[in-house]
Amino acid sequence: MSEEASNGDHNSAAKAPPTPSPLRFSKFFQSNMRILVTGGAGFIGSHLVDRLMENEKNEVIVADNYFTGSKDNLKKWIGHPRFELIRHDVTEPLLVEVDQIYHLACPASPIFYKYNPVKTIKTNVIGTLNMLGLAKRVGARILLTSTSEVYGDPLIHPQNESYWGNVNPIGVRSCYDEGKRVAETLMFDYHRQHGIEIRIARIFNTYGPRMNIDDGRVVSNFIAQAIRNEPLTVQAPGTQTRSFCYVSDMVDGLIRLMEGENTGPINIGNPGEFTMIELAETVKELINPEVKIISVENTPDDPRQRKPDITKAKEMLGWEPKIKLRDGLPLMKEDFRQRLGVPRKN
Ligand SMILES: O=C(O)[C@H]1O[C@H](OP(=O)(O)OP(=O)(O)OC[C@H]2O[C@@H](n3ccc(=O)[nH]c3=O)[C@H](O)[C@@H]2O)[C@H](O)[C@@H](O)[C@@H]1O
Repeated sequence: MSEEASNGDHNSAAKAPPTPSPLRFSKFFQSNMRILVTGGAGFIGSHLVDRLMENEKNEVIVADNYFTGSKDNLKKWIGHPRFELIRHDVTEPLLVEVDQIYHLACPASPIFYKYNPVKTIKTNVIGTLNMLGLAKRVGARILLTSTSEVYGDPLIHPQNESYWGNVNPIGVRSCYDEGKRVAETLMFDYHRQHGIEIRIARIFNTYGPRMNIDDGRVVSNFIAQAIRNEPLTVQAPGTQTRSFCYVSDMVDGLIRLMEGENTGPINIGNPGEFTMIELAETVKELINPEVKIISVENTPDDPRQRKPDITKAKEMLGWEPKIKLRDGLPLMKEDFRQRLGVPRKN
């Protein structure tokens, strides 16, 4: 049905030209909520953008420098009237009129964040300062994606939000984990000093389609290795544990946190805990039973165990993950197979 017909104004051509009603145009040109997503071209960011764009009331602006993100992750939105993509590095100030800021920008894979550690800490510290400055200026609510890495190599298990962590301040991972700790401090200082509305999510290991194939993280490594029929590289000792959250659950948690009343920090992760040997065996079973599993050298300061206590997320956000590891891993197979250019076997 056309716009005119839906207005029921069939005789309008004979009268004075109708003044466009703001209501009619609002459907196309105005949104109820303008949202900035920094790092929106990345793995979690692009899934978040997909979910935000599903709501017709949202207009989404992505700022990304494409260091680890890719336009490919957003290709279905490019050209959409409610979507805008800006090449921007958050270490430089940004001025846009927005109501909410999801601040995700920062390389999250150890290989990438250790590649240029000075840049990583600048991204966390100066980048977060810039986004807080923007939030202050335009009165936006801001959500920081912090990390389970703020707990370091944890001395309590599972980790709840009141644990202050066990982080090496001068280690090779410090650019990331200390960077995120300072980012959290900045968030609370702006909140206390300037009344900024803040939300802090502590994200635990997340997996799903669109992870960078060669970013070195364990799930993407194992899936890519299984599809290429290369040995799965378990870093010694292999008894270290992680808890893996499927990306759709993660995005759901982030949106609930942003829309809720609690500042956080709140752990968002899946409490199912696996050793890296168990993960390798599960990938072998589900993706390629022919593949070998080998032990390789580890990197310094690798946390020995990690598992979120999600009591707070359950109580404050009514959130808990729905997708089990065994159900989530096969959902990555097709995406990785296509990007690796490996033909289907059957
Ligand atoms: O994936 C994530 O969400 C997290 O990834 C990293 O944290 P990390 O837990 O060290 O992630 P991985 O690099 O995936 O390593 C997980 C475990 O797998 C092991 N690993 C990694 C790669 C590999 O090929 N084989 C392997 O056994 C590592 O030794 C480590 O014990 C980042 O530091 C976090 O900020 C980020 O949230």
